[in-house]
Amino acid sequence: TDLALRQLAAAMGHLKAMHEAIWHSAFLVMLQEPSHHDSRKGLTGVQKLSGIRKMSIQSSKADEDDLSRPLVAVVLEHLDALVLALRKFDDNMAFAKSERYVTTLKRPVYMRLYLPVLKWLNKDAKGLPVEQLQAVRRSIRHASRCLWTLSLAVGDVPQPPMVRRMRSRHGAAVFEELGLSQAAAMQDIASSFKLDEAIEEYCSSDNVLRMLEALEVLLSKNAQHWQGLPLWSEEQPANGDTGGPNFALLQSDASHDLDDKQQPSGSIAVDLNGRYPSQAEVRRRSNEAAGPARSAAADDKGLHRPLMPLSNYDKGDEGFFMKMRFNTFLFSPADSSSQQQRFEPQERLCSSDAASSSSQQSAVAVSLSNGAATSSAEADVPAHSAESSLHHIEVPARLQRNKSSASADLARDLGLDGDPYSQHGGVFYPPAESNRIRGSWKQLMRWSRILGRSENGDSVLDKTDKVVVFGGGSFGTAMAVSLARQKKDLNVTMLLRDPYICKSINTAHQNSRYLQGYKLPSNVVATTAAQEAIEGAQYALHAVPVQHSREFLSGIADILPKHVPVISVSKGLERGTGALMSDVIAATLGNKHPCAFLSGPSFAKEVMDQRPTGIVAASKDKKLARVMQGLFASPALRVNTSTDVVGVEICGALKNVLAIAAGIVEGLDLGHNAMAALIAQGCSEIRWLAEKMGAKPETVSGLSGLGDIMLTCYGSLSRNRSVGIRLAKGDQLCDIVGSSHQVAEGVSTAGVVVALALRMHVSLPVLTAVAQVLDGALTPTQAVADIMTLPQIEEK
Ligand SMILES: NC(=O)C1=CN([C@@H]2O[C@H](COP(=O)(O)OP(=O)(O)OC[C@H]3O[C@@H](n4cnc5c(N)ncnc54)[C@H](O)[C@@H]3O)[C@@H](O)[C@H]2O)C=CC1
Ligand SMILES: O=C(CO)COP(=O)(O)O
Repeated sequence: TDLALRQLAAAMGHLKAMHEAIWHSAFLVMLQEPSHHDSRKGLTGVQKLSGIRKMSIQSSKADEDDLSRPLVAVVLEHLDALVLALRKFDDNMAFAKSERYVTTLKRPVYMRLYLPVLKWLNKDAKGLPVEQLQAVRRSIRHASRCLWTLSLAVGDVPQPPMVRRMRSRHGAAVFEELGLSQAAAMQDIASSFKLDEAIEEYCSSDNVLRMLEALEVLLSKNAQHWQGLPLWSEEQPANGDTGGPNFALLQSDASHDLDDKQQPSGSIAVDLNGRYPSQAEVRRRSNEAAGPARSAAADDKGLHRPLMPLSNYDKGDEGFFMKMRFNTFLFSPADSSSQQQRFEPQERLCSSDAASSSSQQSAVAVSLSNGAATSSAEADVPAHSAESSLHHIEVPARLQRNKSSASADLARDLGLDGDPYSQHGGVFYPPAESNRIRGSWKQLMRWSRILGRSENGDSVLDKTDKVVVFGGGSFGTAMAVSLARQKKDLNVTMLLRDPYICKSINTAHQNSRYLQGYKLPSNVVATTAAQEAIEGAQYALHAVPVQHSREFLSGIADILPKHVPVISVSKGLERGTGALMSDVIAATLGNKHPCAFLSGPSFAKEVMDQRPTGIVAASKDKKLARVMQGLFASPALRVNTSTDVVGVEICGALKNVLAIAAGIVEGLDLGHNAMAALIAQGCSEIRWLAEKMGAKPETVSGLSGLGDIMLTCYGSLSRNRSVGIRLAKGDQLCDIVGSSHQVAEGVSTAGVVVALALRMHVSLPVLTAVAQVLDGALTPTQAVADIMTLPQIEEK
C-alpha cells in the first residue's frame, strides 16, 4: 500500500503537469491544422467563443499550405481575450454543442489553463518554427495518452503494467519536447496546490484505500489480463481502420481528433449500473436512438462496428470495462447523432440534480473525449429518456459522500471531480456489483464470528497443560513450536533418541539437526526418557517416519495412557504390510486408542515461519477432530476437520510418490505441459485407489489431496520431489537416500502402492512407474517414454 500511495502521489503530480502541457499544446494544435479546411472552421469556433469578430487570418499565398504562423500570430494577439473566453467556455457546456473545436477543447484534458503555460506560450511560442510546432503536436499525442494513463492511475482504475512504461517514456518526452523542466514544473505545481497535504488527505479516505487495494490486487493478480490487451497501442490505426479488435481508438482518440481523422468506429456501451449490454443490444439501441435514417446511413458506412468483440469480454472480463471508467461510451466520431444523444441527457441531469451534476458533466466530457464532431445541425436531436439513451447513468448519493474539501479541491484541480468512479473512491466494479461483493463479504465475516464464538479453541487450550511430541525431526519440531506458540505455559515435550539434540533444545533452544537457525520457544523442551516425556501429557503428537512407527509405538504402548489421543502427522504406507498409520496405531496401541491425523500442504519450514497454512484434522471421532482444531488452529494455521481418515491418509501417502514423479519431470526438463498432465493423472490414480479403499472422492480435492499434491509436486522444499529430480539427473537411489538425514516417505511407499493397487484391482500407471524407477528397473527417461505409449483412455 505504501508503494501504491507513492505511485499515486507521483501520478497526481504528473497529471497536474500533464494538464498544463496538454492545455498549452491544445492552443498550438488549434493553430496548426496546416492546409486543412478545419483550420478555418476552428478559427470560426475560436471567434465565436471569444467574441472577437475582428480576428482574421492574414495569410499570404505562401501561407496557403501552412496556416500555423498566421494563426499563431492571431492567437497571440488576442491571447488575453481568448483565455477569458476559454475559461468562460469551460463553465459553459452550451458552447460545446455547436462547434467541433469547441467540443475538442471541452475535453477534460483541456479544462484548465495554467499560468506557467501561458508564460511559456508568451515567451517561447512567438515565431515558433513549424517543425517545433509539429513537435508539440506530436507531444500532444504522447501527452493525451499520458493523461489518459495517469487519469487511470489517479482515479479508481488500476494500472495496467504498460501504464508505467507509458508514463515514464511519454511523460518525459512531453516535457522534453516542450522544453519544460519536469522537476521544476512538478515542484511548482506541488507547492501551488499543496499537493502533499491534499494527497495525504485524499489518500486517507476510505475510498482511496479501496482503490489502492483494487489496484494492488489487479497489479499482482491480473497482470497478465492487462498484458494480453493491446490497450496502449503505440501506433495509430491507419486512416479508416477501426483499430481492429483492440482499444487503440480508446486511448488514441484524442490524437485522432486532433489530427482530424474522423475514424469510423463502433460503439462500446457500458451501463454504469453494472449491465454489460450485448453487442447486438448496443447496436440496436444506438440505431434506435439515432433514428432509422441515420441508422441505415451509419450501417452503410460501417459504423457501429465494435472496436472489440464484446463477446470476448463476457464474465471474466466484465470488470475490465468498469476499470476503464471513462469508457461509458466509445462511439463513432462520425456518428455525431449518438454523441449528441449522450450529451443531451447529461445536460438535463446537470440542471436537475445539482449533487450529481459535476459527475454527469465530466462523464459527458470524457465521453466526448472519446468521440469528436457534433454539428449544430444535429444539436436539436430530441432529448431522450434513459430508456432510449445508450447509457443510463445513475450516480448514487453515496458517491458524493466522504469528500473532504481538500480532496474535492484536488480532484477538481485534476479535472476528476466530475467522474462518478473517482468519487466512489477507486472501486472498479459498478456500484451494484460492488455492493453485492461487500454484502457477501460481510455475511462471510458474520458467519465466521458466529461460528468463532461457538468454537472450542480457547477452551481446549485452556484445559491443556502438556503435549508430548514423538520424533524431533523437521515436522515434529515445527509442530511442537506451533503448539508452544499457542500458549506460553503449555509444556511441549519432545521425545527424542539423540541426547545431543535434547541438550541443544533445552539449553540453546535450537534443534541442532533439523530446522537449524530457528529459535524455539522456551516452553519446548526435550528428553530421551519416554516415561518422563509422556507423564502428564494430554495429547501425543506422532512425527516418527512411517517405517519406524510400529517399532516406536510398540515401545511406548505400555506407558502411554489409553485416554491420550495420538495425533499422527506421518504420511506413508508401511512396507511389508501396506498398513496406514491408523492401522499401525490400532495394531500397537489397541483398536480403541483415540487417534487423529493431521495432513495437508504444510512444509515444516513454512510452519516455523508462521506462513499461512491450511491442514485437515481427520478422525473417525468428530469430537476429537474438533478438539484438534481447537488445539492447533491459530492465525497462521487453519485446521479443517474430516471424518474420512482413509481418504486423508491415502492422499498424504500417495502424494509423496507422485511428488517423486513430479521431480523426475522437473529434472528431465519436460516442461509445464508434462507436469500438469502428470499431476492430473496422478490425482486420478490417487482417487481411483482411495475410492476403492472406501475414501470419499471429495477428500482428494481437499487440502490433504489436491492441496498437498500441489505443494509437493511444485514446491522446491519437498524432499520427495528432490529425490525425483536427482533420479532424473542420473543419481543412484542409495546415494540420494544416503545423502539426506531427512525422510522421503515416497521412496518406501511407492513399492507398497503397487501391491495395494493389485489387491484393489486398480491400475495406477504413473505411481507404478515411479516404483519401477526407484527399483532400478527403468530409467526415468524410459519410464516417461513408456507412459506416453500407454493406450489413450477415456477420462473417468
Ligand atoms: N517435513 C515436513 O515438512 C512434513 C513431514 N511430514 C511427515 O512427518 C513425518 C516425519 O517427517 P520429518 O519430521 O520431516 O522427518 P525427519 O526426517 O526430518 O525426522 C524424522 C525424525 O524421526 C526420528 N526417528 C526416526 N526413526 C525413529 C525411530 N525408530 N524411533 C524414534 N524416532 C525415530 C528421527 O530421529 C527424526 O527426529 C513423515 O512421515 C513426513 O512425511 C508431514 C508434513 C510435513
Ligand atoms: O508432506 C509434506 C508437506 O505437506 C512434506 O513433503 P516432503 O516430505 O516431500 O518434503
